[in-house]
Amino acid sequence: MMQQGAIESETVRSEADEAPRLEVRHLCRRFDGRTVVDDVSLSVMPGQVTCLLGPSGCGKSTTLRMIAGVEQQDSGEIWADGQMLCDGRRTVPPEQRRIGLMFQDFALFPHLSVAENVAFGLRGAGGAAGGRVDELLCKVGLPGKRDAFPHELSGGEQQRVALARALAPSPRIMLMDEPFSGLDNRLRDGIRDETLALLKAENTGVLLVTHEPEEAMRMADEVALMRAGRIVQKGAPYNIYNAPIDKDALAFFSDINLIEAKVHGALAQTPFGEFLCPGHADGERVEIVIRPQHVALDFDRDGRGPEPTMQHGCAARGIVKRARFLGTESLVEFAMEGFDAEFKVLVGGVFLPPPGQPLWLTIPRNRCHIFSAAA
Ligand SMILES: Nc1ncnc2c1ncn2[C@@H]1O[C@H](COP(=O)(O)OP(=O)(O)OP(=O)(O)O)[C@@H](O)[C@H]1O
Repeated sequence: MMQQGAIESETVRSEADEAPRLEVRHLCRRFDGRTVVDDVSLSVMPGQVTCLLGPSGCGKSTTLRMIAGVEQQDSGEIWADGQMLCDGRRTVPPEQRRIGLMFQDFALFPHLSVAENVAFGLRGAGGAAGGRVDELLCKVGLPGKRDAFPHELSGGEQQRVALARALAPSPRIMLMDEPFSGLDNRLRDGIRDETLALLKAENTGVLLVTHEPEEAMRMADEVALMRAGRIVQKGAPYNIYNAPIDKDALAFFSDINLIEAKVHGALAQTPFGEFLCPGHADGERVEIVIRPQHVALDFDRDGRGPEPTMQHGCAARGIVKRARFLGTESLVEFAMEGFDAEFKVLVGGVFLPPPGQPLWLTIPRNRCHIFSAAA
């Protein structure tokens, strides 16, 4: 059983100024003998956004709940600004953690006005509350709505009130669990960017949970990719996207095309020519993976395709199965000739070849990823 109470002085680190806003070390949680959060470590610096990204059920919300203090870990430590919040024996109660929460279901109090909703987090602040409420309503762009009630506001406006309410007590850390998924697409981008700008201006450390790669790429300074309770890769969005740790990490961000091959003398022979496979042993099976937007297309010239090149290898012929316009690009699906594979190719703009048309596909070598095939 953990002891609730004040943090003892020896748990306050002297180098607090340089400390991350939030630091989680080796956090674990089991339910009914099943580990759902498995040795999770991450940190969030002041004014930075870390995104916990992963599929449904991988343990993101449980991690957030432990940091908020509403769920207790089985082991591991949680620190904020160099102060121990919980180490499995001692724990700071949720209301003393100075952690703000924003969830998809942001539930404003329907019987309270906008100003009263925002002031809710400031109870006990006395006369200072009024000034802070007005300041926050200005910051979120709703100065004229202080006396309105939630049902008189649009979804986007309600979201801004929820943000003002969460910011009211000046949390050092903001935990956000899919906070924008209830908003329609057009509203969402604007509100996301405004929210981030505000949180950064307040130097708040943000831990955002999402299962949407686009949201993580758009918002995060750092992405922590989570799978089955574990963080499998951490890094800047650009690095996570371009240097995925394995095929599943790559596939989490986009559709993929896959070629299986065996390595001989550091080379894998495929219908697209040879691929150099440095670091893979002789006889090892590999998976060569390429995203649909990186496959190059060329026209059929009486049964012939483009000449092989060093950068693109050989072309392989595919027969169009289906082509769809997606808005800014077109998705063309192929059945490959001569080997059992289907390929997807994304082409910018409108490109809608009819089913049955042959086209030649090539794979730029600098765009593909080579992984050991799963055993
Ligand atoms: N109180 C609980 N008792 C038992 N199992 C739980 C409890 N809370 C969560 N779980 C299980 O732990 C796993 C992780 O759940 P969690 O809500 O953390 O996942 P998530 O990644 O946030 O998913 P989602 O994106 O769908 O919200 C799930 O299998 C869930 O069923």
